[in-house]
Amino acid sequence: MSTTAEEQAKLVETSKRLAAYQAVKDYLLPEYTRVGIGSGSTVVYVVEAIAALGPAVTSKMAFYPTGSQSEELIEAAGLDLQYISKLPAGRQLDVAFDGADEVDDDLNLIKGGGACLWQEKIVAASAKQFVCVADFRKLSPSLGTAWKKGIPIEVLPMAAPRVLDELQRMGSQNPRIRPGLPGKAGAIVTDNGLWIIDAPFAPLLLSKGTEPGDGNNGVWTVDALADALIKIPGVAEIGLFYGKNGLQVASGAQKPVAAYFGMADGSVEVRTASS
Ligand SMILES: O=C[C@H](O)[C@H](O)[C@H](O)COP(=O)(O)O
Repeated sequence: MSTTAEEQAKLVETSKRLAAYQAVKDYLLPEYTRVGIGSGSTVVYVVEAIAALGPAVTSKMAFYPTGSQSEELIEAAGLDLQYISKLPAGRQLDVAFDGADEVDDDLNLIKGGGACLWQEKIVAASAKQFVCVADFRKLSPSLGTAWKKGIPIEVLPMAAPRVLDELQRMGSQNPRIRPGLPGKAGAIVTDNGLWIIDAPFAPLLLSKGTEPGDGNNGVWTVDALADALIKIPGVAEIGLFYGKNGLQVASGAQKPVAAYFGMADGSVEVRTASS
């Protein structure tokens, strides 16, 4: 049976909400005091689920945003807004929730479709547990399969032409500076005053159990590509969240310990980091 665009959009929203409520139920423990809140349309339901717990649970918690959108979400929900810049050295967030544009079988992520990625990575890496929340469209065997717009890369504007050259040399097909939204002339400007380049690559190989793909034949493993991208002068941060997960390192993990997917049949699929 075919679904209309309107029905599909409704299904997607329902899936996001289901995943968000389940993730909050499983990972937001009442004794927690510091919680990271990511960006995007799925995180809206995370904040909704948290606020629904009521002040008896949330009043002892502080919430740390990943940009201007999540700042507004936290404030609008009447939750205590704090900043990661004020988190004392040596302290971590108990948990951070965030969305993703694509999630592969090793829980590597593409993020930044909404032009937020740098602050998101800092908040995720500051949390003891990073939990990803998404809908069924984001599940993918390898990055670049479902999300075709390219890997979002946050760049210093003056370096953008050189970065584009380098991306092409690395095999990216038609990397582009992301334009501003309708009504904004010129490039999109991030919360950090920088630009975004979207760099499409051929689907990325999982790093685990694979020969290192170094881009020589146009094919990269996630880790090799990420390590190469972050070294390009002018690149501030990349929208690949990769490397070790939160089970393997005490802090600094970019990959989630668990990813929640709202499915089209109304179930929630949970994928957890193995080790
Ligand atoms: O730049 C935006 C962030 O990385 C989002 O978390 C990501 O794009 C997923 O957003 P959404 O939940 O709207 O699909």
